[in-house]
Amino acid sequence: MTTPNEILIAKNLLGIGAVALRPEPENYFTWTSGIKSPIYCDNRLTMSYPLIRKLIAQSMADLIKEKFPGVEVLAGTATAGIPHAAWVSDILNLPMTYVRDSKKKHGKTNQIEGKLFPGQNVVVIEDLISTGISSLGAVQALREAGVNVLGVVAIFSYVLSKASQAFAQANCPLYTLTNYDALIEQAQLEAQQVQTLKAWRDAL
Ligand SMILES: O=P(O)(O)OC[C@H]1O[C@H](OP(=O)(O)OP(=O)(O)O)[C@H](O)[C@@H]1O
Ligand SMILES: O=C(O)c1cc(=O)[nH]c(=O)[nH]1
Repeated sequence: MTTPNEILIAKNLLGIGAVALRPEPENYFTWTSGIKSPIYCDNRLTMSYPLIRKLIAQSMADLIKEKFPGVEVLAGTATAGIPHAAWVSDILNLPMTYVRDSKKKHGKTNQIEGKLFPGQNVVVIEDLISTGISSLGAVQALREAGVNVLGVVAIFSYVLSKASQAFAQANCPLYTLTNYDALIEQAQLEAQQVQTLKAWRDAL
C-alpha cells in the first residue's frame, strides 16, 4: 500500500524533472552497478529546490526519530547522500560524518570523514537504493570502524528483490521516503508503460 507521504515525495521528484525515461534498450541508462535501465531518478536535483529538500530532510528526520530513537550520529554516503545528511543532522541537532566509497588515495587516506567513537549508534543517509551495494558498503565500513549501525534511510528505492535480500543478509533495516511503485503510479504514464516498467523491475 502506498502512503500519502510516499505519494507526496514521488510527486515532488516528478515535478522537478528528477525522473527520466529512455524506453529504447539501445538508449538505456547505465547504473553504478552496471545494470542497464529504462529509468533514472536523479535525486541530486532536489538540492536546487529549497522547499523540496526541506520536505525530504524533515521527512527523514521524522522517520529517524520514529524508527531509530537511539541514534547518536548520522553518516551520509558519498556523494549524493552527503547534503541530505547535513540537512537532517541540522534538524536533529546531531553530529554528522560521511563515508566515501573507498579510502581516499592521499592525505589521511580515510574512508570515513568526521568524528566517530566506537560503539556509537549511527544511521546512514543515502539518496537512492538500486542494488543496495553502495549503502551496504558504507554500512560495512562503519561496522569495521567499530560503530553500531542502526539502519539506512534513503529517499527512494527501486525495491529490487536483490536489494531486499542484501539488506536482510547484512541484518540492516532500510526505510525509504518513497519507492518505484509510488513513482511510476504518479508519473502519468499509459497503463501499458506502467506495466512494462513494473515487469522490467520485477525481472531484475
Ligand atoms: O544501490 P546501488 O546499486 O549501489 O546504487 C545506488 C547508488 O548509485 C548512486 O550513486 P553513484 O554511484 O551514481 O554516485 P554519486 O552518489 O557520487 O552520484 C546513488 O547515489 C546511490 O549511492
Ligand atoms: O543505480 C544507480 O546508479 C542509480 C539509479 C538511479 O535511478 N539514479 C541514480 O542516481 N543512480
